[in-house]
Amino acid sequence: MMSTAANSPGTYLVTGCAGFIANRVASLLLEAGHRVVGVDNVNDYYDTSLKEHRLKKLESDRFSFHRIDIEDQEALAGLFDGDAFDAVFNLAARAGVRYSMENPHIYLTTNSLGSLNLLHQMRRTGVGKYVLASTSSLYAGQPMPFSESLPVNTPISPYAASKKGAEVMAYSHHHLYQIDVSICRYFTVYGPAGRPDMSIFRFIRWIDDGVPIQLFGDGEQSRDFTYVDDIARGTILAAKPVGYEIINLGGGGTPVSLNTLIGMLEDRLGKKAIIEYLPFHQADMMTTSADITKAGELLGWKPEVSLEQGLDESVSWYQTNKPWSEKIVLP
Ligand SMILES: Cc1cn([C@H]2C[C@H](O)[C@@H](COP(=O)(O)OP(=O)(O)O[C@H]3O[C@H](C)C(=O)[C@H](O)[C@H]3O)O2)c(=O)[nH]c1=O
Repeated sequence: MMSTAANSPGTYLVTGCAGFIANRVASLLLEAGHRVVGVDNVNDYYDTSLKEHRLKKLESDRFSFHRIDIEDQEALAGLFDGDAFDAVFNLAARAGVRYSMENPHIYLTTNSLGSLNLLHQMRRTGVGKYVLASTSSLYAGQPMPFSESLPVNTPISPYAASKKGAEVMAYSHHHLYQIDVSICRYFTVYGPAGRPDMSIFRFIRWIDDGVPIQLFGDGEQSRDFTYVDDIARGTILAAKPVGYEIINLGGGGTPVSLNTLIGMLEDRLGKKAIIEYLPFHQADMMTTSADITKAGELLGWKPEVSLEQGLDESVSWYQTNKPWSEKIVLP
């Protein structure tokens, strides 16, 4: 359970609450009766109408929203002075793997420096629990299934490198200031209101519109896709005191290739995909596969939503929200 006494309502800071995963985390915390202070800079990396759509779902008298950038130390100081947080869920991030080659500086400033800013405020105001969103992208070059004990010293994208920075800065704050840290390493997350820079959102749109899918490589790369509600649930479970732990949150089954995924989406949309083959991207991993033993032992967590069910939900969200979401320009 949470870092407060089980079942007693707490106050939680959730960064990136207009984003895909943080929005679900905030939503589940509110459903459980907690108070949530949400921050997001609502940047325009992708269409902000999707972020507004997600934010609307959080409306509640126990939710307050602050349009703040975690790079802004002064704004964060005001926030931490105004509330006593039971824990900080830092899910604000620049998260695109491939775009991080085009604009690496913002990855360092948001993901590494922004994370340090939060740790600094926690230390200053005595907040004891930090949950950080990290990534399976750190396991590049390691043997599968990826376990948390593997060395992750060869990140192949600035994105992964910036998350490594965030992880190790959290470690030093744990060591020096006894901040209790849970690092959640997510494996390719998908679901309703997903990110339009990611494969599943784009493939659904492209198949439905009869537009060619831009496929990097031959489609035989595979992912341990994980449904957003499972991820949000695991992230909240990770808010219990652990000392300092890195925890994989991933599907934990057999990785699914993009070719198989495309077939599953074709079945659901009743349309055939047209495919435009592009070169495999050098910042991409070929396969990801999570060892989720630790999440089971430490948190009692395992994913509950199969890829079949999760894709049903994703396609159903697409169809229901198409009247406004079809205007979202894909980044
Ligand atoms: C968007 C897109 C992707 N792809 C390929 C590239 C990859 O080989 C594969 C999956 O890409 P996607 O962007 O869906 O997910 P990952 O590259 O695994 O990265 C995601 O999962 C990790 C864990 C994070 O930490 C990232 O934040 C998150 O973006 O599809 C295409 O072929 N065409 C496309 O238009």
